[in-house]
Amino acid sequence: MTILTTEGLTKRFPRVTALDRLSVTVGPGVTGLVGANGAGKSTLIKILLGLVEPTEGSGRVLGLDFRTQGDEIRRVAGYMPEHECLPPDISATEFVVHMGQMSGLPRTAARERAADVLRHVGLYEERYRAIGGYSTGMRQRVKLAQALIHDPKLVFLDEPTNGLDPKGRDEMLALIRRIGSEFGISVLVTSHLLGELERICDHVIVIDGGTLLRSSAIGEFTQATQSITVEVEEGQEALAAHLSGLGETVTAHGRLLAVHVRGDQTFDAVRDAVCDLDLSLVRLEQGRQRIEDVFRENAHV
Ligand SMILES: Nc1ncnc2c1ncn2[C@@H]1O[C@H](COP(=O)(O)OP(=O)(O)OP(=O)(O)O)[C@@H](O)[C@H]1O
Repeated sequence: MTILTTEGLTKRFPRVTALDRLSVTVGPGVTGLVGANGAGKSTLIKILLGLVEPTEGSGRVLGLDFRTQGDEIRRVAGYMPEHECLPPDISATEFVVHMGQMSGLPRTAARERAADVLRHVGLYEERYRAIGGYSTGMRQRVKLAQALIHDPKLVFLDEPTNGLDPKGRDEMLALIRRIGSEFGISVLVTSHLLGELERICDHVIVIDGGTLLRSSAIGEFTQATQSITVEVEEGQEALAAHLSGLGETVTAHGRLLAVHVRGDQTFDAVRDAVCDLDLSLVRLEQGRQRIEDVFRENAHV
């Protein structure tokens, strides 16, 4: 089943090409859209919602043509925009009810739904307080709630973890996973960090400069992350040389060493090398593929 597709999608602004012949297909579940700032993520979402016209190319969202059926798409899809867009003087309930009515729900139904979605996003207790007094995490939850108010089949979440502290980020990611798994809503979520999306996504699409770098099931990304990151206080070069001498593949990234994992013996080799060389170990952790690594890999292709 296909949730959305684009075919040769291009968006040129006067000074920059935000999307360059982008062809992607997204299936059900949670899909991550990853790219550095300016990669074209927000522009893609706005085109998919029928809010921005593409220069060239075509595509469909839930079977609807985004060039001509934006209204219908917005009826069945929710949108959590990246930037702050909340009125400070009214409560979360008032705002979310209003957004529900804007989506065509009668007032009573909108009130009931608003109570439900605010409970789901963890804002039930605070729902009558003015949004202006909310923390960043709470404001992100209000934005998420309004995206869900009309019971959409699909939601677009643009950088939902922006500005959140680590705890807030974890909670937001768990919430997004639940939207996908418990409520059966398909999710397209953007981030500039592949690492945080790989925890919650079924599929990841990586774009750079408006072009597709990679589109794969999450398992294929994590397979590629078989490396451990090692940091020592001093003696990094000696450690790298020692491990290379043992046949390990070591790459230096500034103060960090990435060691390719061949098997359990790699962990033993690092531990023994640190001990033999009498070094102070600061960090030894399972490597996580970063978006730069994906870029670097593709540069070699
Ligand atoms: N309305 C616009 N007019 C001119 N240029 C634009 C407009 N919207 C976006 N751009 C440019 O298009 C490129 C892609 O922007 P876009 O916002 O889609 O990227 P992004 O991946 O969402 O990054 P970010 O997370 O920083 O928003 C950028 O160079 C941006 O400056």
